[in-house]
Amino acid sequence: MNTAVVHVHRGGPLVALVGNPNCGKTALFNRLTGSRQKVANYAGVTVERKEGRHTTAHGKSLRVLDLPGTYSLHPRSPDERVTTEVLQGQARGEKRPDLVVCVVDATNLRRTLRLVLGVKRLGLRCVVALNMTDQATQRGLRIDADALARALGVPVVPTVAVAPQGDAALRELLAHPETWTAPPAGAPAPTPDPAQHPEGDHAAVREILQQLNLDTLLPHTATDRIDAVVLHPVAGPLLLALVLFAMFQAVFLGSEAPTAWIEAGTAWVGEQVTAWLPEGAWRSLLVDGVIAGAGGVLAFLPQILVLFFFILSLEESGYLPRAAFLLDRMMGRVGLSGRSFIPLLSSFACAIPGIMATRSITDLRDRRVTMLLAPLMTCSARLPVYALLIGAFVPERTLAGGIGLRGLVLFGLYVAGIVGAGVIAWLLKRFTRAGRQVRPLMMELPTYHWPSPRNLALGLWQRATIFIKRVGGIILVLSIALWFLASFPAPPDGATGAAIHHSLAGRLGHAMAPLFEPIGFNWQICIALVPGLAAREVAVSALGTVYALSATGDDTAQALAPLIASQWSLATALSLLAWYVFAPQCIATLAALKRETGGWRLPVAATAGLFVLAWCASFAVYRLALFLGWG
Ligand SMILES: Nc1nc2c(ncn2[C@@H]2O[C@H](COP(=O)(O)OP(=O)(O)OP(=O)(O)O)[C@@H](O)[C@H]2O)c(=O)[nH]1
Ligand SMILES: [Mg+2]
Repeated sequence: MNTAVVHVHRGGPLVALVGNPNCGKTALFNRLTGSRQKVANYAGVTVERKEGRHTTAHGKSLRVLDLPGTYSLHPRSPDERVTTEVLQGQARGEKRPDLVVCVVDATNLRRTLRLVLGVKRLGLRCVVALNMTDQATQRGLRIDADALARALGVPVVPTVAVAPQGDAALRELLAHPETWTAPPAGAPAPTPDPAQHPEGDHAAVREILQQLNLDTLLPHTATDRIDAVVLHPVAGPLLLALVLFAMFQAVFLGSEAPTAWIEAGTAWVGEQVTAWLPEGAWRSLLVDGVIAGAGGVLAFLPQILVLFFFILSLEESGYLPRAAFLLDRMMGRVGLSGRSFIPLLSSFACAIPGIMATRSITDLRDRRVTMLLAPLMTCSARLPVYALLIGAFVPERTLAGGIGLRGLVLFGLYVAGIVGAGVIAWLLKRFTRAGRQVRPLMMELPTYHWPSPRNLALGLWQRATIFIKRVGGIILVLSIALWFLASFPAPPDGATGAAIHHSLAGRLGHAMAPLFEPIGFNWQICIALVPGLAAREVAVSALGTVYALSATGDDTAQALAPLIASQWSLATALSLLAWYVFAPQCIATLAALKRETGGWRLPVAATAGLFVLAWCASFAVYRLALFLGWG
């Protein structure tokens, strides 16, 4: 039978949002299409093409594309390439846009108008959304949109992408039939001829700004005053250390009460189920598999939310690129540039968006090294593992100056990951030729603004849903699968001790034990390591299930933390923490590495290297702890 592939472009005219990084394209896209794509106050947030639908006031349905920001039509990094390909009609499975909405930052016309001239020259029909007009007005800039429209030869509408109704003028324009029927302004040309135009564009922009009386530099703003402190060579780094330190203190202090409520809630549900159901496989599955497993992970939701509250606030305020600037010198010493900072910081949420964010890195070597290091940043899925072990082994004590010991240990674990990444980066710099080049950091410092409470709340809500979906999805499935593996086959008649020893999982744990015995792991930990590769948090739920099933008849059920505190030595706990600082990333991260590098070399090398590193780190920590008498 013959088969044929037919490419069909989904219906409706195609509108593409194009502009410099951080000018508000995604915020505008969300408003037009009702989407919830990530918006943050730094360049390079959007790194791939996103699609949504907008219905005009006249009921016409439009396809809208949000694109990565770009400074010019000559792509220098993979994310910029996405945008140019779409504009030139070279993107796979996508037609050329019927209309380009050039989003320009009204507070920075000098730079952004050049891109408009470039897009016009491509022969695409285009309109300009003069965004951030609220900030321009606040800073005393008066921009005459009509005069700008005449000078550019395209319609110009003011927008405020972050205000309700802030996109009204653009909606109106999109609903107007003339927008679609008017011939594209400027002479059509299939491809831009970059070499001939930059100088000309520069002069044209200067002339337009002169015409509009906008060619004077803006006076000092609040941003400059804040930067005097934030970028100060001494105060700056101190402030950065303080911010990060406060973040980890807050993870424990700010989440105590809600964590206790969730724990009490899951314990109560467990008791009810135990009381209702007769003893048997069903009760064990629900109590030992689902409630002790997946339910145990749920208790870490408050800590994850506190962490994200900090991350989201930092992202929205505009502080992140400053932190990158402060760390550029330090990162330079290990062969990285400040460019890698934001991808690495994103990896604290999850390594996958971190790896994606490297698309904004121009240099291929820098990009590869950053991808390799991203999994060493402690992702939020590791937080439950850390929090469980810290909760079980580190006493709740306040040190001098009101510093909580648990928060301090957590901070130390994050730092250990960062230091490990630094050492690896340094080794790569030392032993690869490309690593010795010096690359200057070119990065835009956006205007500061207060994170909007609504956006923060939305961001936290999204995070909570992602986490709860994970608990109800992959974590639940793996918990149930582990319960089966740890319950069957049943022990032979007359066997003594817990049934789990005879099960498949039990046998696997015992088989793995010799490899991990030198680093202090018992067979129960060995079992938990395996599903922990699929999703980190599962290590916690797996320990919950394994220990619940390890209990023999007369043991009473116990919460996991006090249980492991009584059964493991401090040396074992520290060794397991060291393991999780370095152990290979979850399978989804490996898949992302493969996708982004287009091959298996990097993911396989990373996995093997990290396994060896994790084992050695755990060995060193375990032996040191035994030496100190913590065995
Ligand atoms: N005051 C004000 N802030 C805005 C406006 N539009 C966007 N912002 C803020 O500007 C920042 C950047 O917005 P994004 O929508 O992420 O910008 P983007 O153009 O998609 O950026 P990239 O994806 O990095 O290219 C965010 O902090 C927004 O909240 C506006 O009209 N007024
Ligand atoms: Mg964006």
